[in-house]
Amino acid sequence: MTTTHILETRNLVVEYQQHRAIDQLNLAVPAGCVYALLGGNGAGKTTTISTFLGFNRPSSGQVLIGGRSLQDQPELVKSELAYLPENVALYDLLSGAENLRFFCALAGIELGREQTGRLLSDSGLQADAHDKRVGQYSKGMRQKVGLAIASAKHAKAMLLDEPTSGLDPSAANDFAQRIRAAADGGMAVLMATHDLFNAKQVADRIGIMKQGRLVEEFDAHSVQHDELESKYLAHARGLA
Ligand SMILES: Nc1ncnc2c1ncn2[C@@H]1O[C@H](COP(=O)(O)OP(=O)(O)OP(=O)(O)O)[C@@H](O)[C@H]1O
Repeated sequence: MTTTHILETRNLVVEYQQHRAIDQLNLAVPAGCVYALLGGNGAGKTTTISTFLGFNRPSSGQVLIGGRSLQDQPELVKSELAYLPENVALYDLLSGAENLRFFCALAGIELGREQTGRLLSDSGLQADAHDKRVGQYSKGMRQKVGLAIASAKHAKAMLLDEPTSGLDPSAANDFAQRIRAAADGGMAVLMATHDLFNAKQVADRIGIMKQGRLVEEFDAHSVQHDELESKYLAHARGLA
């Protein structure tokens, strides 16, 4: 039986002017999998994510969403993907509930009051915060509204860039559990991160990028944390 990957790149090359940011990248994330993309500054993680989102045009190679070519069907980004950047962009003067309804309406989804509350609660946002202005929210609370938007969209895949940066350990742990639950519900998750602990905690697969290439890939459950750190540092120091 062949697995249909929800997110896939085949021999992907992305260049900024003369600079090759992604170099022959082959990456595949099936449904139900959390894939953590590690790598030092400038390795190409954000470029990978922004190419899935259609912000960069591949110089060569392919980007596939659910087995379909993004180059041929750019509308797949809107219908199939959810994106959570490091800082989720919300309207500070609107409440969490209003933001959720607003962003869903933009995606053509009308939410009732009850459904809005349920989505926010299921994403971990405490009930007494639903109607408070987002300007008063912590970073972790904003992430939860972002998760609720992704969940309401029934996105097949979620792309995350540095999702736990700046979260305290408890909020990061809580967030990791939400991501795990989304994947267990069938989503494919691609997460660029510098947080090795979080990657080990939540991911099924881990890939290490360097200079636009995937230099190592392994099953997250088969490595111990210190082993992961050694592998990461070996690549960072050019010893691997
Ligand atoms: N808009 C751009 N124009 C030109 N070069 C860029 C642009 N964005 C990224 N780059 C270059 O492409 C390479 C990959 O950058 P990218 O931001 O994808 O790396 P990253 O792994 O996400 O790094 P970080 O961990 O620092 O966020 C780097 O050499 C970077 O300088």
